[in-house]
Order: sequence, then structure tokens, then C-alpha cells
Amino acid sequence: MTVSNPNTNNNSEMTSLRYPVICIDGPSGAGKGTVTWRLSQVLGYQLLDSGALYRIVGLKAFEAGLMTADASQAIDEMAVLALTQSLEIAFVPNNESGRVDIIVNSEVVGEQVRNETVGGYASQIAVFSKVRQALLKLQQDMATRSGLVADGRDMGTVVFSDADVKVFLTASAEARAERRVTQLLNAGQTADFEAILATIKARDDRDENRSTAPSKPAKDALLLDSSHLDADAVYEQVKQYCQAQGICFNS
Ligand SMILES: Nc1ncnc2c1ncn2[C@@H]1O[C@H](COP(=O)(O)OP(=O)(O)OP(=O)(O)O)[C@@H](O)[C@H]1O
Ligand SMILES: Nc1ccn([C@@H]2O[C@H](COP(=O)(O)O)[C@@H](O)[C@H]2O)c(=O)n1
Repeated sequence: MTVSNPNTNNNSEMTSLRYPVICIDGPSGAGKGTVTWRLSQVLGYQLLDSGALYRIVGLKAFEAGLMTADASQAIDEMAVLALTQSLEIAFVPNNESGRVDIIVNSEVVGEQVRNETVGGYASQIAVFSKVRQALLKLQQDMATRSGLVADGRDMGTVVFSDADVKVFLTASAEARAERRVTQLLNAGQTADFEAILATIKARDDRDENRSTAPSKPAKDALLLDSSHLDADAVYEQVKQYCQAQGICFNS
């Protein structure tokens, strides 16, 4: 598909005829979703929450009895692949929650995938290259309709390896666990810092050490440690970097 690129200032627009793509990769709780949402709102770009795709497949695989919560059982990759291929998935922005609603087989999947248990299911099935391959086109197609801000682990390294902007947003495991504790307490739930920290570390370990599309910065990514930055400061730094890469902000 050949389209003009209305939102970049660089002089390569005659040769790079496509919509701009901004990738925000990094570990769980680094603040990717927060900055991705704000960028997509300000720029009027679509948002890809790729983690939600893996969460949905993970949840469906668990519900189908294909895995255990504690990762003690070997998982049949071909069965998860078949299940993935049977799902019809669409994304719809939700201005109230500040997230994207996911429609799976005509049903809205809401907050039920946004918890650490389902994050764990997701990281168990995310190791499978065939499953990742099955989700690839759906993700790449999102950049053929408008500008895109994509949040995940392999946006800059695999899915949009020629993206205009790549950011790898991280924070210490302790800072990320603290954020989760605050998030849960604010939602009126209980939270155990040590248990959350252990879960975050286990998921980091699985995501960073898998052989297919491990979580790591692209060679040309900006590395940003948000451990001591609030969400506004992260946004401002990412915005400045985007501008330096030729992305136009009107405000
Ligand atoms: N820079 C920041 N400082 C403190 N808290 C933050 C910061 N950025 C985001 N948060 C808060 O931390 C929590 C996790 O943020 P967010 O959901 O954006 O992270 P994430 O990287 O997308 O995580 P996941 O990959 O698990 O979806 C949220 O409660 C969010 O409001
Ligand atoms: N591009 C991606 C995105 C996510 N994953 C896996 O899904 C898990 C959940 O992701 P969140 O961003 O919603 O926390 C994550 O731990 C990864 O295992 C992925 O592999 N690739």
C-alpha cells in the first residue's frame, strides 16, 4: 500500500510513503500504556496494545484447559495456534477508561485481562513463534490506515522494525511493583509488595530469555528509565524525542 505521510517533517517523505509509527517497548509496569495512550490522543494516531492480544490468547488458552496457572504443564503449541487462528479480534478506543477495548468474537473483553494472573498466561503462550507469527499481520495492518503508537515487547525489534520512533521504556522492578501496589490500592484491592515483585521478576525473566522475539531494546531505540520520572516527565521526554525524529505535534 502506498500512502503519503502527512505527519513527518523529514525530507524522506518522497521515498518513505507510509504512515508514521511510534514504538513503545519495555517491561510490565514501565508506563508504556500510559505514555502510548497520551501520544495517541495528542497525535490522533491509532493505538496498538499488543500485550492485550497475548493476554486474550493466554486467557482463552487457560479457559480451554491448555495450560495451568503455575506454568507447571507443557503447553501444546499447535493447539494454542489453532485457538489463536479461531479468534476474531478488533480494537476500539475507550475514552472513559483511557485504554482500548478489545472485541473478541463480537464480545467486548474489558478489565478481565488486565491483571497479573492473565499477564502470566500471556507470557506462557508468548514464547511460541507460531502464535506470534499468527498475530503479526493483525498488528502490522494497524499501520496501514493511519499513524500508530504501538505498545509491547517486540514492536521496535520485530513487528515495526522500520518504525519512525522507537523507545524502550523501563524502570527498576521495585519501582514497577510499587506502581502496581498503588494501582491495586487505588482500586480498593489488597496488594502484597513482595508477591507482586516476585511475579514481575518471573515475567521479566520469561519475556527476556525466550528465543523468539525476546523483550529487548531495538538497536536504534531511545532507552528511557522512568524509575525516578513521573508520567508527565516521561511524556515530555518521549514527545521531544518524537519531534527530533520528525513527528509533528500541533500542541
Ligand atoms: N512514570 C510513572 N511514574 C509512576 N507511575 C506511573 C508512571 N507511568 C505509569 N504509571 C502508573 O503505573 C501503572 C502501570 O502503568 P502502565 O499500565 O502504563 O504500564 P505498562 O508498561 O503499560 O504495563 P503493562 O505492560 O503491564 O500493561 C499505572 O497505574 C500507571 O498509572
Ligand atoms: N509485543 C508483545 C506484547 C506482550 N507480550 C507478552 O504478553 C504479556 C503481557 O503484556 P503486557 O504488555 O500487557 O503486560 C507480556 O508479559 C509478554 O509475555 C509479548 O510477548 N509481546
